[in-house]
Amino acid sequence: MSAPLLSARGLKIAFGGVKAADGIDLDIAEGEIVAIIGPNGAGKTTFINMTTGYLHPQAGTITFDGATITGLAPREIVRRGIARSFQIPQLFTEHTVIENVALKVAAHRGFWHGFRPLLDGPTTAAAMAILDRFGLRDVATARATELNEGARKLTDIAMAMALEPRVLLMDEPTSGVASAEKFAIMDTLVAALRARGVTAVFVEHDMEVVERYADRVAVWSQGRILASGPPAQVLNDAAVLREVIGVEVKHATGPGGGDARA
Ligand SMILES: Nc1ncnc2c1ncn2[C@@H]1O[C@H](COP(=O)(O)OP(=O)(O)OP(=O)(O)O)[C@@H](O)[C@H]1O
Repeated sequence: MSAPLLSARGLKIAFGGVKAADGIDLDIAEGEIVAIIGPNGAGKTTFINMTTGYLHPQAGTITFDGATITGLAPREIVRRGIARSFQIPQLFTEHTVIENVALKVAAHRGFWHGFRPLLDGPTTAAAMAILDRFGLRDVATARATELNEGARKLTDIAMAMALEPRVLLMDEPTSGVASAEKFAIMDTLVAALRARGVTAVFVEHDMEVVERYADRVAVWSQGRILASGPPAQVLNDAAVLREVIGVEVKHATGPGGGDARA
């Protein structure tokens, strides 16, 4: 691979006796879409938290575009071009969808001076263009509390995209979303990422989603990366199946084969 855009080397962090990262090495190329899979508690969210400055690793380095970002504050990491979305969407619930996105547009462009001038012409136009890309125009004036989970997730991701990142990290973009809606959400999301050449990393528990949308999958297990490669290869690896899919099937599928998490 040419020089990676994002690179982690020897990342370690422990909480008490729990090694949530125990020597994470990962290189991500510009434009790649990488899925992170692994059992509950493997350290997937911890990796996102360390990369976005919410947690500081106890050892190791993270490099973005050739510069070390380890230990920087979340705000500075966003400024440099890395944004994130959350497992539980972080929306301003009393505000509308367009206001939520406009707030990020304004903050990113330095337009924001309190909430009043938020919906000025240029900010509204920029926010609406983002809503269009995410298929959210129809709910632009809905309050965040009125949205279904799929629209809530997309709004959270649209807010992160308003920061015009080069890298977007997403924690379970389809969790809590009805099975039938997952692919539609991922189609919209991946099209928006590809259109801008945004590099993406997403934590995912649904193997169909991983197979369909990830260029590469990295498998987390007890704070380490067990395997990394194309989904077709990794998802057929016996050690991966035992460690991840076995756990996932037990965890995610009820006796009738339905998706208990949806
Ligand atoms: N801030 C924290 N303080 C204490 N323990 C933490 C903290 N963050 C993570 N942990 C612990 O580190 C381990 C890894 O957590 P993490 O959330 O990264 O796992 P995960 O792979 O994302 O799991 P899941 O799939 O359930 O979201 C867990 O045992 C968790 O309880």
